[in-house]
Amino acid sequence: MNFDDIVALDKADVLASKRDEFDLPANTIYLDGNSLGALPKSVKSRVAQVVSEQWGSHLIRSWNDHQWIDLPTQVGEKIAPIIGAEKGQVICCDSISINLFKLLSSALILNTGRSKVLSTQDNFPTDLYMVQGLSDLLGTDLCQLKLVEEQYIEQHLTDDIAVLLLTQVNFRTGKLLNMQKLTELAHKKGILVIWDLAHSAGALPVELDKCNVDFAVGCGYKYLNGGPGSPAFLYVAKRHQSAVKQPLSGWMGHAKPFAFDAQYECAASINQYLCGTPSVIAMSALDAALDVWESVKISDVRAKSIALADVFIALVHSHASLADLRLSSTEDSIQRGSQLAFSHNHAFAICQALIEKGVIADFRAPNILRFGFTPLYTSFEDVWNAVNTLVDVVTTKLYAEPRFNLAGKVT
Ligand SMILES: Cc1ncc(COP(=O)(O)O)c(C=O)c1O
Ligand SMILES: Nc1c(O)cccc1C(=O)C[C@H](N)C(=O)O
Repeated sequence: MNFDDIVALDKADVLASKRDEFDLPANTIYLDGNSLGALPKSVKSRVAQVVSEQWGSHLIRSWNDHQWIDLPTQVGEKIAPIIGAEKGQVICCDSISINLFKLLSSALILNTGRSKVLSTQDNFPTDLYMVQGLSDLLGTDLCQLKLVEEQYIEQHLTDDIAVLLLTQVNFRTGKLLNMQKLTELAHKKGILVIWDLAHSAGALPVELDKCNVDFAVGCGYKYLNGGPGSPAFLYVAKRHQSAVKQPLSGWMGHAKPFAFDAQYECAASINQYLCGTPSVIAMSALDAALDVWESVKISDVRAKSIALADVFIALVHSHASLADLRLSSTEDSIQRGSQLAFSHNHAFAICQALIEKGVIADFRAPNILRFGFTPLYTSFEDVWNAVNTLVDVVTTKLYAEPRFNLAGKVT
């Protein structure tokens, strides 16, 4: 592969024009949108308007006049088509961690008589911590965490499990789990399934309705580009909505919040998963960020994501100097999300050296160098330049300079 091939790939890219909708810093190649998405230009103007006009001038009247009160629903409905959900099942609120608490509780209440929550050893820690917290609160008779290695999930789907809690794309390796198959197998054993879409919403086609998923959560700050601390979302399948309950019974989840009744009565819709006042500025930012998706086909996003990662792998393999970088993600693009993980003894220091040279990737303990591909704004030329910088860092042993020491300290 040579530079002409890269130019041809960028020329043929149907998403190429989307890059202009983002405010990307000069002299930077951003390969960390899988952790924090880049800034859409539409967000800058929307946030400025919300702050100065809606809040500054219009003050409290904006709850109605600028529909602040409808933001959780409005943003949820914008996310719904990206994750394969029909209307009335997705709402934007809180963080993944808090939403997991609500959904885990709902699922355990629905599946009374069973207490085990099955998850994977290498799931993102907050998912496991939330089960542990709930278990401490309820006692192990009602909630008990059981962990297995990713490759053994199927054989642990037994009829004493209440809930299967999985992250669709592993945050470290990028391994993509088969949502359709695992959901179906779990249901055969009477297990309810919660999917964490943190690394899949906006990265690849997700079909929650088609896969008959029960519950899901995801965040706004990665591939949806809502900004740091952007609110999360949750999904509850329509078929469960009349039966479910959740314990964070704040007033925004009340059937009539502005009746100010002393007695809680939950909303008869997905709105019952709201708790307190929505963070209007942050949610407005996410709302504006989602407009970028209007004309985008998620199948184009997936095709480009796979192509970017495959080109990255091919270029790494073509440089003998990068032989010590071991691909920890699978080579099989169908089983990967939109990121690649490479292990290297000096992964931390290499990552720091790359960042110094304007290539932003990230490091995950103990020895993983992660590169995320965000097809809306990553070009093939970015990939070419990033690998060349990597070659430069490794061949000049820039990473071995004392300021990048292995204890993780910049000296
Ligand atoms: C799979 C997964 N779940 C959850 C989170 C974080 O959740 P929260 O929104 O509560 O910070 C992350 C990353 O931050 C993640 O990668
Ligand atoms: N959510 C994050 C945050 O609030 C601060 C710093 C990093 C993050 C992350 O997104 C971590 C991320 N889930 C990961 O996969 O590494």
